[in-house]
Amino acid sequence: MSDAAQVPLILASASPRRLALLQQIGVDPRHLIPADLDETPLRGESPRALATRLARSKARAVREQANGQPELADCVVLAADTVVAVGRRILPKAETIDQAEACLGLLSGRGHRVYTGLAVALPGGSLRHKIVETRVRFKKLSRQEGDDYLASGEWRGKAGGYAIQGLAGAFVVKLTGSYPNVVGLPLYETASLLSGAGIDVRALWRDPLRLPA
Ligand SMILES: Cc1cn([C@H]2C[C@H](O)[C@@H](COP(=O)(O)OP(=O)(O)OP(=O)(O)O)O2)c(=O)[nH]c1=O
Repeated sequence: MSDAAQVPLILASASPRRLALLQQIGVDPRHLIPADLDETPLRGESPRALATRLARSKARAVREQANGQPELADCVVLAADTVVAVGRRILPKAETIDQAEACLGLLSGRGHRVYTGLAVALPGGSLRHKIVETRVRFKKLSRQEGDDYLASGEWRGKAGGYAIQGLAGAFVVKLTGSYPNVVGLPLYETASLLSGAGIDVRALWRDPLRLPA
């Protein structure tokens, strides 16, 4: 949405999907500053704990960067991290076809969980977070379906080696919870976290700039 009202918000993300989801609810962040972190899970870390820790670390890293720059210091920082898990097993963000193939093998015909950690860092330094869980079940994939999906390349850079917003949508038998949470940003929970940080999302909808002439 190109006419979303710009708000004093930094989206700490390089993900075009997160930006599009935020804009979908009428929020256009003033700045995009990705946080580049090591996303390796700690030994024994649960998927929920990992998504929470990484979202908080991304928000904190960008907050520290913003504090040193007068034009950014007043902005709220929003960060997110999405993790896909089969039980306690954390699936990688697939970067190679072998990783993607292994992910598809684990997901085929089974249920899995997608966790997105959200974190907001306020100009004063306080940090708040939420963790959102969605349950997804894939159909049992034939070898041909798996090969065709791998050939599409859509798995690259995606947690769990798939993108529900693309071809893999055809694999989803059941989804319980938030769909945008799987894509990378749960919208209801983002709006409520932002509202707690003083950014009233629905008030942005009433911005006169958005009314038809
Ligand atoms: C499961 C799933 C994940 N994904 C994406 C969302 C995230 O971009 C990515 C998980 O990696 P993340 O580390 O959460 O995000 P990112 O590195 O892409 O972006 P940034 O840290 O800068 O915000 O997987 C989809 O797009 N669709 C899906 O169905």
